[in-house]
Parts: sequence; structure tokens; C-alpha cells
Amino acid sequence: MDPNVLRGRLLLAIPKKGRLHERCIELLNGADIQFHRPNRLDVCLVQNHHIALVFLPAADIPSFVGKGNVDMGITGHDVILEAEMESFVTETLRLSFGKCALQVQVPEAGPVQSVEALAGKRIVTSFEVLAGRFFADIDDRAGLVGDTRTSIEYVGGSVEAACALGLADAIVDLVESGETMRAAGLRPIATLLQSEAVLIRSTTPKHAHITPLIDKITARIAGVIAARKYIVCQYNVLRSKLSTATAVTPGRRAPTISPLEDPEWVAVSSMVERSKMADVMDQLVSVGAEDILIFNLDNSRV
Ligand SMILES: Nc1ncnc2c1ncn2[C@@H]1O[C@H](COP(=O)(O)OP(=O)(O)OP(=O)(O)O)[C@@H](O)[C@H]1O
Ligand SMILES: O=P(O)(O)OC[C@H]1O[C@H](OP(=O)(O)OP(=O)(O)O)[C@H](O)[C@@H]1O
Ligand SMILES: [Mg+2]
Repeated sequence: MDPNVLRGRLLLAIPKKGRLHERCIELLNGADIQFHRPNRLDVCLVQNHHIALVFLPAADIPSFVGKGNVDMGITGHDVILEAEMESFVTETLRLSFGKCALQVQVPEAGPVQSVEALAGKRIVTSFEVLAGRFFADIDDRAGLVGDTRTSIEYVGGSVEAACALGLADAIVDLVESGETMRAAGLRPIATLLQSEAVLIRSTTPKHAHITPLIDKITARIAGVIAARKYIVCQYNVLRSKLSTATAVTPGRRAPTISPLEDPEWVAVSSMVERSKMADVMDQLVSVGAEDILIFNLDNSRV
């Protein structure tokens, strides 16, 4: 691709593979960012905006954004910390996917109960910076110096195999469902951090003229995330019970109250978190609300 084609375009990095890739593509579709990625190509032009997408390993995105080589990106909170880029990138949105925890895991049947018992032992991980810092603290407290300190060995993937292969006394790796951990006969003994996918931009952007477009894309993505997170709940209730009912559905800003032909009744419409929908409906029934309807949102701008 001729680099001149990219000139002046906002560069948006997304993971080229792995757990976040497909979710990012869905998000871009939801935000009407249209593109066609030719097979194997890692840079492609967006058809309906002055944007180019850059497909990178998730772990490389923090430093690309932090150094201003791309303008914004989607990656995991965990790899921002691992790349030590937290001062160079701003996390503008949490994206509610890619949720996982970075945990210390030991063989299920083994004797180790605490991280202190791992001081001076062998750790295998893809997170050598975070694990290194964590165990350096433990070594310091145990007064270990030189060769007696905990060894941290980097591997790029399949971290769980290290204990079974006799290469590690413990691993530090991501856990979501816990299926991989259990399948490998491991159990967690400590959590270093919780993570989820985030939208990031450079703290010191190189191209000031691009900021309005960054803001516009951020607002669009925020709208898609909110549309997934919320439903609209609509119901009828006696005017005399309105304040009790709206305490259950206060909405994001305030509920919409509309009159009905029957002056004793009103209709209420309010945004409710999808995860609370069933509880909210139960409570509305118990305060006397009727004709409770739930609507999915296709998109939003909130
Ligand atoms: N099991 C998981 N559940 C949820 N999010 C995860 C999980 N594993 C990783 N992630 C998130 O996705 C990010 C990228 O990790 P992932 O392992 O998918 O990338 P990769 O190593 O580039 O790809 P692959 O492992 O397929 O080679 C992680 O930094 C983390 O934020
Ligand atoms: O708790 P779970 O739901 O089982 O998910 C955790 C697994 O997901 C990631 O692996 P990934 O699929 O990226 O494979 P990899 O080890 O090859 O990187 C992570 O490294 C764990 O192994
Ligand atoms: Mg992986």
C-alpha cells in the first residue's frame, strides 16, 4: 500500500487475532465503520470515514498508541499495564467484553497455598513485567537476593502447560471461565488484576486535526456499548403510585412520563440495565405497574 494513501487519516488499531478480534469487528460494524480487509493485509482503509484500520497483536497496541504511531486502539487493560503504557494512553471507554483476571495458579494437588510459598521458585508467564513486579515484592519481603530470587520465564502462549511439563512451580495467566485452568489441573491462589477490553487514545496525540474524528468515533462506540448494556422499559402505573414506581426505574437522567387518556394513569418509559431487567420487572409488578414492556435498543447516542 502506498503510504501516501494513509496521510491525514485517523489510524485505529484493533487486535488482528485472539479473543478480542471478533468482538472488535462487531463493534466497528455497530458503529457503521465500513471496511473491506483484503486477505492477510494488516492495514485497510475505511470506506465511509477518513480512517485506516491497523490490525496488530493486542499486546502491541498499547505502545503503538502510547508512542502516537496510531491515534486510537482497542486492546485489553492488562496489556496496557504489562507494556507500562498507562501514562502514555488514556482509556476512554470500557467495552464490557474481554473480561478476565490475571491470576497466580499452582498445581491442584500440590502443597502450595500462598504466594509467599513460591518465593525463590520458578514462574512461567506471558506477563513477565507484572509477574516480575509482583514476585519482586514477595522476594524483598522474604529477604531473598541474587540467584535465590524467584525466576520469571516468558512464554508467548499455552502457559498452562508449563507446570505439567515440569518447567514451572506456578504460572501467572489470564482466567475467564476457568476451563483452561481446571483442564490443566491448576487452581488459583492470587489475583494480580482484573481486565476488560478498553478503547484507548494517545495521551499526547501527534495529529491535533484528528481529535474531532477521534471524539466522533468514541461517541459512536459508546453508543453501541450503551445499546447493548441497556433496554427500554415501558409500563403503565396509577399516578398515585408513580413516585414508588419511578424509584425502581429512575432512568439514566430521568424517566419519561406521558399522560394516558385515563387521567388516573400514566405511562412511564425508562432505560434500565439489561442485567437488572428481571428484578426491575418483579419490583414493578409488586408496586402495581401494568402492561410492562421491554424494548431492545439497536443503537444509541447517550
Ligand atoms: N479467556 C479470555 N477471556 C476474555 N478475555 C481474554 C481471554 N484471554 C485473553 N483475553 C483478553 O484478550 C487480550 C488478548 O489476548 P489473546 O490471548 O486473545 O491474544 P493473542 O495472544 O494475541 O492471541 P492468541 O492467544 O489467539 O494467539 C488479553 O490481553 C486479554 O485482555
Ligand atoms: O478461563 P478460560 O475461559 O479458559 O480462558 C483462559 C485462557 O484464555 C487465554 O488463552 P488463549 O485462548 O488466548 O490461548 P493461548 O494460551 O494460546 O494464548 C488465556 O491465556 C487462558 O489460557
Ligand atoms: Mg492468548
